[in-house]
Amino acid sequence: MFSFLKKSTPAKAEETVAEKRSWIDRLKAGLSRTGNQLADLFSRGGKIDDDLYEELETILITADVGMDATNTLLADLRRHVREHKLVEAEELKAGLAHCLLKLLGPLAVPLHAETHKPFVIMMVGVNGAGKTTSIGKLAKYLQSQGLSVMLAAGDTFRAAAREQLMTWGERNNVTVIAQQSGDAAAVIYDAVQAAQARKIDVVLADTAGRLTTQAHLMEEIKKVKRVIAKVLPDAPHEVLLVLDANTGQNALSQVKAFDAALGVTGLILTKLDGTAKGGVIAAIAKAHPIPVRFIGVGEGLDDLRPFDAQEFIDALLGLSA
Ligand SMILES: Nc1nc2c(ncn2[C@@H]2O[C@H](COP(=O)(O)OP(=O)(O)OP(=O)(O)O)[C@@H](O)[C@H]2O)c(=O)[nH]1
Repeated sequence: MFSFLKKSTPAKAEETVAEKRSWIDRLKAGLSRTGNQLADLFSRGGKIDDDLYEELETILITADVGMDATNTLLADLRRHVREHKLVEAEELKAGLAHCLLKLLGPLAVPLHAETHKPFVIMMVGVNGAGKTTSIGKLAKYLQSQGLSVMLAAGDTFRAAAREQLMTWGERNNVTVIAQQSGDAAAVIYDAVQAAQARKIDVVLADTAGRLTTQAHLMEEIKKVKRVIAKVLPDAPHEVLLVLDANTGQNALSQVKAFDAALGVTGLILTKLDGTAKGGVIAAIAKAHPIPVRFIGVGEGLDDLRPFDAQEFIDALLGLSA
């Protein structure tokens, strides 16, 4: 085993107005594909009628919201329109924001990593979803909350993954526990023990990407989870599934399969800065709700934040200032 780098230096960070602005702008830009379609629809003028609902239905479905959540949203919206006696197409925007908040609001449950020490977070997901990158960003975020962090290089399949994690460790000035060879369970086991000994607050454990159809790899990750519990009985305290927002409806199958195998406690939705349509979050809220702990809008250290449903909806609908 070798560990890398020094102690983390916790410090509460204050966010500047400019940082907040830049985050919202990136989120808005990422969601602009869907946002522009909705803006066109609502600003066209005219009355609320069946044609308008039909066009809205098409936009929601093409935005990865899926049939089920689209039906729920539209039924709720129709009820809202009746109750509030809305007439003009432009009034529908605030109505949709209201219904989206009802659907997405319950997903916005923040992660509380201070409830155990060390608090062990196991990152899982398909290949390339953004696990390792999210660990880097999460390390920075947790440090900004005053918590000390240690990383475990549990992705022992991909040769470059360990080096990638080392680089993130270096950037964040945190220790990375890794092994030249060996299995993920052993690396993470060592990391949890080291964190206990060094009184570290949070262990972020990387794991190799895998498809949910690869039965032997799904068995392997279940074993990793069991082994973690051997060193610390109630660990891992959080199983975070990382989802690439661009995978659309397929993200929902990933949620179901990883949850069945591991008991997923939280989600990270990455790459919302790309061509993501954003609607999959509504599909998850309807079909298989699990808290969305964080969303990612880029590859930089500051590009990950706790999920805020209101902020997300405002960015999507162009309601933010
Ligand atoms: N644009 C953008 N790119 C991202 C984001 N998060 C991750 N990426 C990029 O996605 C690619 C894959 O990220 P990794 O962190 O290596 O993914 P992984 O899940 O660890 O991959 P495996 O180890 O192969 O399973 C990298 O090029 C990242 O820079 C994001 O929020 N936005």
